[in-house]
Amino acid sequence: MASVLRQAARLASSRCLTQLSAASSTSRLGASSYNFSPSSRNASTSSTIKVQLDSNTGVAIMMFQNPPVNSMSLDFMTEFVIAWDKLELDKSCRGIILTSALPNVFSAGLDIMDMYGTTPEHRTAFWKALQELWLKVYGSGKIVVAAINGASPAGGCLMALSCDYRIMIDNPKYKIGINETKLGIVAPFWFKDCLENTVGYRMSEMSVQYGILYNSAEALKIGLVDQLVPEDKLISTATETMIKWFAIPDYARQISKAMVRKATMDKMLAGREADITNFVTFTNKDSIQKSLGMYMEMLKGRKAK
Ligand SMILES: CC/C=C\C/C=C\C/C=C\C=C\CC(=O)SCCNC(=O)CCNC(=O)[C@H](O)C(C)(C)COP(=O)(O)OP(=O)(O)OC[C@H]1O[C@@H](n2cnc3c(N)ncnc32)[C@H](O)[C@@H]1OP(=O)(O)O
Repeated sequence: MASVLRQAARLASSRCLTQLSAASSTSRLGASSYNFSPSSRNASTSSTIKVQLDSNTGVAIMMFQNPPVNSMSLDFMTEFVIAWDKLELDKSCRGIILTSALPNVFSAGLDIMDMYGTTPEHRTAFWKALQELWLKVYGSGKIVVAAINGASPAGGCLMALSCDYRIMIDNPKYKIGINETKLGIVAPFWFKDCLENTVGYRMSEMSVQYGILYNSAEALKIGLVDQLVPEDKLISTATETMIKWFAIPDYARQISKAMVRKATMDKMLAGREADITNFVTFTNKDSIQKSLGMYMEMLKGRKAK
């Protein structure tokens, strides 16, 4: 145990949990002192990411607004990371809620147009940006809650899986899961690891092969999400949940989080270059380009019907 703690402390001082010692303080706010008055809100906005930070409560809400479906394009992920870094450096921010500013979709996952018909150089930058985003969210010392207000396939599901807690709108039309095989592509190992860490080995074995998208009730049943709420209660529940987490002393919680996530983080950090090469080589294949093209056609054709 002592060596685990030493390791966790080393991790804490590494780039993965950059906020650990700096931002840590014991719980400054209990639920009773929660005040969400508009005057206490800071707003910062890029074209695709909207951030509202309530410095009284320490809760930031990061909203995706990349119409039509919040696909994770290179530009979107770059703006995400810039906004994320600002919050990480802000000591008044203790927790971040991720949600969508668009109706019916949390995120459609990776932007297929960034993978289809693009150069290897472009796809290298694209994949690096995705790795960077994931390392920041998964490795954050802050509390991160996903408020899932719509469809959340593939990369959208990964984003939710990287959070500490997932709350989804109780609506069977919203689906979440790692559906890559349905597109004729393969989810990378770290997507699979995040799923497995959350729903267990057998469920992920079935899930990644079939490319299953679960509706909200099914997602709750297998533990892919933690809670379902009516649409009008999503943000208030996410905020209240966050305030409850704030009651745990930051330092102890952050070290514990680092211990639990260390193996998954380390695997990615050690395999980062190989993962980029795999992605670029894989998406260079004619057969994969063909699958991606057919999938885009299918999406567009579906709309035309
Ligand atoms: C050996 C292995 C080694 C390494 C690993 C290698 C490779 C791994 C590679 C990739 C991993 C990828 C992970 C991903 O995230 S892939 C993306 C998966 N996403 C999906 O399957 C979602 C597709 N979209 C939908 O299902 C729906 O759009 C919806 C449910 C999200 C929303 O439905 P709506 O009815 O509201 O909207 P639509 O009419 O369907 O769409 C509107 C508009 O948006 C376009 N679009 C949708 N999704 C995407 C997307 N992901 N990327 C780009 N564009 C998208 C859609 O075509 C419509 O466009 P038009 O308005 O018609 O122009």
